[in-house]
Amino acid sequence: MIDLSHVTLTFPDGASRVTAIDDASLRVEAGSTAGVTGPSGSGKSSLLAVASTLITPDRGTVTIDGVETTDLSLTEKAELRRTKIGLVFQQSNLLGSLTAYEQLLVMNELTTDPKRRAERHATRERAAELLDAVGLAGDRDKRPAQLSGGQRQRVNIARALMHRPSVLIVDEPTSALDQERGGQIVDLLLRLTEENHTATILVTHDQRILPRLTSAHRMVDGRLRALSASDR
Ligand SMILES: Nc1ncnc2c1ncn2[C@@H]1O[C@H](COP(=O)(O)OP(=O)(O)OP(=O)(O)O)[C@@H](O)[C@H]1O
Repeated sequence: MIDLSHVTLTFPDGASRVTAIDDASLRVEAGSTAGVTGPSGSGKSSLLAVASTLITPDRGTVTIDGVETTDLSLTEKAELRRTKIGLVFQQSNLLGSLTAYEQLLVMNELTTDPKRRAERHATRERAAELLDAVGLAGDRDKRPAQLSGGQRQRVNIARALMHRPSVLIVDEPTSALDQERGGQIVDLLLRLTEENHTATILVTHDQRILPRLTSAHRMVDGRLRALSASDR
């Protein structure tokens, strides 16, 4: 579960400040998906940055699984992100030299934490299971250049779920895809959200996606408003 309550975020803008998020509240339960749409510059990316604890808001709280995060130290926030938050960005940021399977393992292989190194076997099983769940079991040894845009996005999604996050933050997952492949990625995200009990926040410009989500919200000038079923 993630609960953003009365969040306000401003950035310096010359002598004054620009308000990127203006008193926004959003609660997403485990297993459900909240969509956020809105014009360019309305504050959607800022909202995702606050929800993922990468930016601390000026005011308001961000509670993840019952833990209020805005007062945590930088180290505590980094640990929270490592254990609780999965990120999927619009641009695939896969490493060119690694296979799909290796992309999922790399974080765990790099760690010096002995406990996590000891979990290698379980990590490999989890990676295989997730590649199967995203429909890439037969493509696990392919590198990004050998995969289509939709397949690369599937690897991104699988990688974001490796550490069993309770919150999944997804930024424009279908923007680089045609309508059919975009629809398949949305289907996949909805199914994985249910199966993995994540609280998923999805930013999208694609209005067609909104009716399929648990809730939909529109951001305008930093203000977030819930859309009724008839508004979607
Ligand atoms: N690091 C920053 N420094 C200063 N101003 C910023 C910064 N990040 C965002 N802003 C401003 O905050 C406002 C919201 O920007 P944000 O990127 O969150 O919007 P957005 O809805 O995600 O836009 P887009 O759909 O184009 O990605 C804009 O006025 C933007 O110029």
